[in-house]
Amino acid sequence: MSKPSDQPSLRWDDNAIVTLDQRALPHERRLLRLDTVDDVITAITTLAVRGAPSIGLAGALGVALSAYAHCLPGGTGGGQAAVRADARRLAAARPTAVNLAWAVERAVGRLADGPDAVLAEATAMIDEDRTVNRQMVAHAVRAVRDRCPQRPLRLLTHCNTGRLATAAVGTALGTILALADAGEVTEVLVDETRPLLQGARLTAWELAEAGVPHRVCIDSAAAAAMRQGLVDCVLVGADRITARGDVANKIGTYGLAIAAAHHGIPFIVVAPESSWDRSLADGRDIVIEERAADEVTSYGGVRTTPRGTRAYNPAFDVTPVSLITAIVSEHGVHHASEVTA
Ligand SMILES: CSC[C@@H](O)[C@@H](O)C(=O)COP(=O)(O)O
Repeated sequence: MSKPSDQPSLRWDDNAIVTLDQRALPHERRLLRLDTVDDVITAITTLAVRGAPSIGLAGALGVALSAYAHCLPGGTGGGQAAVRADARRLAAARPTAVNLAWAVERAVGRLADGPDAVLAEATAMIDEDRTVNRQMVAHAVRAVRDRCPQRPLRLLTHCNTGRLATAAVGTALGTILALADAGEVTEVLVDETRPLLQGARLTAWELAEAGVPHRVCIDSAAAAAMRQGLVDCVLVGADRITARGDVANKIGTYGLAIAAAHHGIPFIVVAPESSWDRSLADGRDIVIEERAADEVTSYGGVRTTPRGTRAYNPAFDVTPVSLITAIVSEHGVHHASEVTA
C-alpha cells in the first residue's frame, strides 16, 4: 500500500477531476468531483483546492475539461475560442499565485493538438510536480542543515505547503517531513494561519498523519516563540517570487520574516521554479488577493464582530528579499543576496 504522501492531491478520473475537499479537513476526508470548469473555479475560489502548485494543476486539468466539452463532436460547441475564454476565467480565479496562470497557459499551449493532448500536458505536469517536489526538498534539507547546526531542530512554518498544496510531499512542509524522517526535528510550531486556519486544520493534520511532534501556534505568538528560543529555523512556501526575490506568500509571512530577522533565525522559502515571476522586479507590484470580510467577521458561520464591521482581509503579503535567508527551488539553493533582477 502506498503511503499517504505518495498519493497526488488531485487526479483525473473518468472525465472529471477528483480531489480531497480541503474545506472539510481535518474532520472529514471528503472527495470532491469536479466535472465542469465552473466546478473547478468554485473549488479554487472557495479553497476546496488550494496551495499554489495544486491550484495550478487544477487549472490545467480544468482546461482539459473545457477542451473535451467544447472541441469534440457532439459536445457543447464553441471550439478553441470557448476553451480560451474558459482558460482566462480559470487563470483569474485567484490572482496572486503565478502557478495558476502559468499552468493554465501551458495547457492551452497544447490546444491545437486536441483535448487528449491538453489532458496529457496537464497530467504530465502532475508527474513533474512530484519530481520537482523531491528535488526541491533535497536541496532545502541541505539548506537547513547548512544554516542550523543545532540538533534536534525546532521549526516553525506558516499556512500549508504539504501534499495538499502540491502533487507530492510539498515544499516547506515536505522539507520538514524529510528532516523529521531523518530524526532531526524535535518539534514543529504550526502557525494556525488566520483566518482560514490552513495551518491548524491542514498542516497539523499532515504532521499528525506522519507522526511528527507539533504544536499549533497562534499567529500572534510566533514572535514570542522566537524570543523564547523555541525556533531554530522558519520554513515557508511562496505564491509568487519576483526577479529580485521578493516573495508573496500567505498573510502573516512578512511579520514572521521581520521577527526572524530580529532574532537572527534563518528564514527559508521553498518553492518551485513555477512560482517565479521574472516579469516583476519589485514585490510591491504583485497583485494581492483581498478576500471577503465575512471570513474575518464570523467564525464557523457565527458573527463575531458587531453588525456592519468592515474587515481588512488580504490573503497574502510580500516579504522583501532583504529579510530572506535563502530561496530554494528544484534547481538548488539561492542565497537571497544573490537573487537580483
Ligand atoms: C506549496 S503552497 C505555497 C503557498 O501557496 C502557500 O504558502 C500559501 O500561501 C497558500 O495560500 P492559500 O490561500 O491557502 O492557497
